[in-house]
Amino acid sequence: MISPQLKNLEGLISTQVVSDKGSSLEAYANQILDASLSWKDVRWLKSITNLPILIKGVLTREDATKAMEVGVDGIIVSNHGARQLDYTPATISALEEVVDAVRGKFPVLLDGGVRRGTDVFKALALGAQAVLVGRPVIYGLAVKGEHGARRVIEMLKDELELTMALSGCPSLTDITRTHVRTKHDIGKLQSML
Ligand SMILES: Cc1cc2nc3c(=O)[nH]c(=O)nc-3n(C[C@H](O)[C@H](O)[C@H](O)COP(=O)(O)O)c2cc1C
Repeated sequence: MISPQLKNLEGLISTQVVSDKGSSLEAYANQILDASLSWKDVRWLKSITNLPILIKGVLTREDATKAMEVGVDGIIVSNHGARQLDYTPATISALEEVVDAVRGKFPVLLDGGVRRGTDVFKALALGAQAVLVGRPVIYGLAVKGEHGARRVIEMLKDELELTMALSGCPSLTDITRTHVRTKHDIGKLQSML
């Protein structure tokens, strides 16, 4: 039986699984994920807090519609860093479908694969209100502590500003859907993502 041994989590969580049902990895996943969670839990969550509730991990029109129905305050288009499932869609490719479904009812944010200012620009052009960054900040932190983490954000900001200048956008509100081409523009031009 193979147990995933996560060195960085040693002493924090147990990854030792003994199971006679399926693989050890499956048993581990079942142990850390609650499969009973469903959309109705969002309603319960809303009943116990006045804080805004954003649903993370939405990649399709169907889930965006469900999120609207249960009354969330926003959506984060995310594939959780593509660390769970091979061939999960790139979030930048899923963004437009979700933005179209939401029709401006609440903010749509995006994370996953944001590495350059141009990535931020593309997401904003396709209708994201903002992007979130995971690993790049952690890499900066690992290399140079707080300064490294700050530097990564500065680099993204500088690159975004340069992209805006080169695209004729003096402000964020000048970044529009016309600045990128996607498969939705087939017939006009090839995708440029
Ligand atoms: C080490 C690691 C652990 C993560 N754990 C979780 C998690 O428990 N739940 C979750 O929703 N996302 C998790 N994520 C995904 C991040 O929250 C975020 O969606 C992702 O890192 C964004 O993509 P990026 O790293 O390409 O910027 C994790 C990411 C990393 C790198």
